[in-house]
Amino acid sequence: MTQLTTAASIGRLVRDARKQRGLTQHELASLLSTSQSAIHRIESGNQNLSLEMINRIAQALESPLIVPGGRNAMNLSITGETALHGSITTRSSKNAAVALLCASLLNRGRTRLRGIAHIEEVNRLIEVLQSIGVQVTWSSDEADLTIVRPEVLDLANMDVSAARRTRSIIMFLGPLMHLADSFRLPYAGGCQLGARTVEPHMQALHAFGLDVIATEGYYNATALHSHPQHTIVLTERGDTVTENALMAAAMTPGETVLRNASPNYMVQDLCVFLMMLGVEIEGIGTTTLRIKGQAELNKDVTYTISEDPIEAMSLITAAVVTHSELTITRAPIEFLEIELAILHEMGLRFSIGQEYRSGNDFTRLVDITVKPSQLHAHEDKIHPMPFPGLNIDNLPFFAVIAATADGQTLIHDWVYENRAIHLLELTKLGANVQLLDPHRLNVIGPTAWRARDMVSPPALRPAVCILLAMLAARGESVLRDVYVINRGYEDLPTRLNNLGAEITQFFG
Ligand SMILES: CC(=O)N[C@H]1[C@@H](OP(=O)(O)OP(=O)(O)OC[C@H]2O[C@@H](n3ccc(=O)[nH]c3=O)[C@H](O)[C@@H]2O)O[C@H](CO)[C@@H](O)[C@@H]1O
Ligand SMILES: C=C(OP(=O)(O)O)C(=O)O
Repeated sequence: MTQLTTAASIGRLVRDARKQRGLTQHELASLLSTSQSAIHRIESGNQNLSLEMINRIAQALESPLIVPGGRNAMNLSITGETALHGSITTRSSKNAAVALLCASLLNRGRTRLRGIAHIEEVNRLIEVLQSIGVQVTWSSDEADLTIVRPEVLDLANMDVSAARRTRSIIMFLGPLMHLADSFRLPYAGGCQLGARTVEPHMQALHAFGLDVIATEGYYNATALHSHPQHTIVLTERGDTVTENALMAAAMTPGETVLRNASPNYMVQDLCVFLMMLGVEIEGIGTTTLRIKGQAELNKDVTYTISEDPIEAMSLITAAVVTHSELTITRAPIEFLEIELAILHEMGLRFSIGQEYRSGNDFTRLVDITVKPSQLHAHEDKIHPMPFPGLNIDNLPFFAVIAATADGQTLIHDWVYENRAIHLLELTKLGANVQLLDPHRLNVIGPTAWRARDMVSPPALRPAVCILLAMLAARGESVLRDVYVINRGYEDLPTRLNNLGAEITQFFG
């Protein structure tokens, strides 16, 4: 839940939540007994709203994101400026965890996910799984999660409000098409990053015989039991779309060839897991996957989720912005090479230790020690690309890093309609960040960071960027309502405190 500050940000939240509910401006207007032009004005940020109107809109949209100042929100108080020291271990990734939770639906045997992170995104998916009858149990040391699917799922009982809070619910489509003839799922939610495509998912799954009609906030899916296509070309090299297609292929007998597949880290984790279940997959880490599926997957398996490159990048950023010497252990190097090459060009001094393997015996890990450095702006624009490009989720960290560097850096976030705008919040902490258009930021450093009392932007990575900048700001900063951070990071404040940060949590 997010406290709202300006008409423009309220407008963006309303528009995104309306689209997520699958309503037109006309339909929302009639629910609120107002005109379409009034909704247009609200969404364009040209209308100041009373608290009462905000609450009415929240009710009509059934959106927990449009709640002014949640009363039990977790907030952080950060005393800077911080010098970090020591070593911190990279936790397992959110994005692999959610893919594997969805994939566990394919297995009739017992799935044990080792080292899964305790994060809100995982909690929401556990709530959804439990609501449909899946047994989900934490081990006594709370490190592992065991998942056992019943013979028949109780899909009518799905916890829709938990499902709506995560984008990952869309990855139920691939497994469920093998378990039910028809079913419905609420529209995928997640961060406020602007509209995100679902069409590539529909197109890919249609090739396996799943028909999906999106209406009034739900995907209504019907398995047509038609002959699946043997070669599928994805129209976007997206991560979750590749995962959906992989899960559909896993229980489709015969060989499926998936072209323009994402080779990204969470997709690799999913492939290795599916192979443990008996699915044959060639081409892991490339854009062409050959999958030999099985009509039934029934094995007791234990899979260790690999380490999160985005968390590793966040921790590298923590060291850079606070000018600290810090060792980040268990960093998945294959997914950080471009980021480190750019940082090297910007003058960052760091060393990389010997490679070793993650618990899944597949992912290559290293320890990275970052040294205090005087950075200069990157000469070219910094922009992300699907893997093996600079990771799309790592781009926001370059805004904070550019703000600590000497000179002017252009950051081009072509991927998300609404993410760059959240990074403008860095200006409240003293950074010189200009939004050139919805996708391009001009960042001029260095920054003398100053403490502020702020509300978390409703987007995970930009919110973490603000937290990291607050570590570098002298005085007491407050970051309110950090659910969005807890969605993807396990107990980040305590782990930063172990490195010398002074962060306290309070609720209200
Ligand atoms: C649960 C999970 O794993 N989430 C990740 C996944 O989301 P996910 O796979 O759901 O990402 P989306 O499909 O929403 O893609 C993100 C945006 O990139 C655009 N796009 C993507 C690929 C492409 O080849 N062309 C293109 O234009 C899409 O239109 C969309 O607007 O991938 C995103 C991009 O890496 C990450 O930010 C998310 O953290
Ligand atoms: C955008 C992200 O995640 P999601 O796909 O879960 O919204 C993210 O991890 O930065």
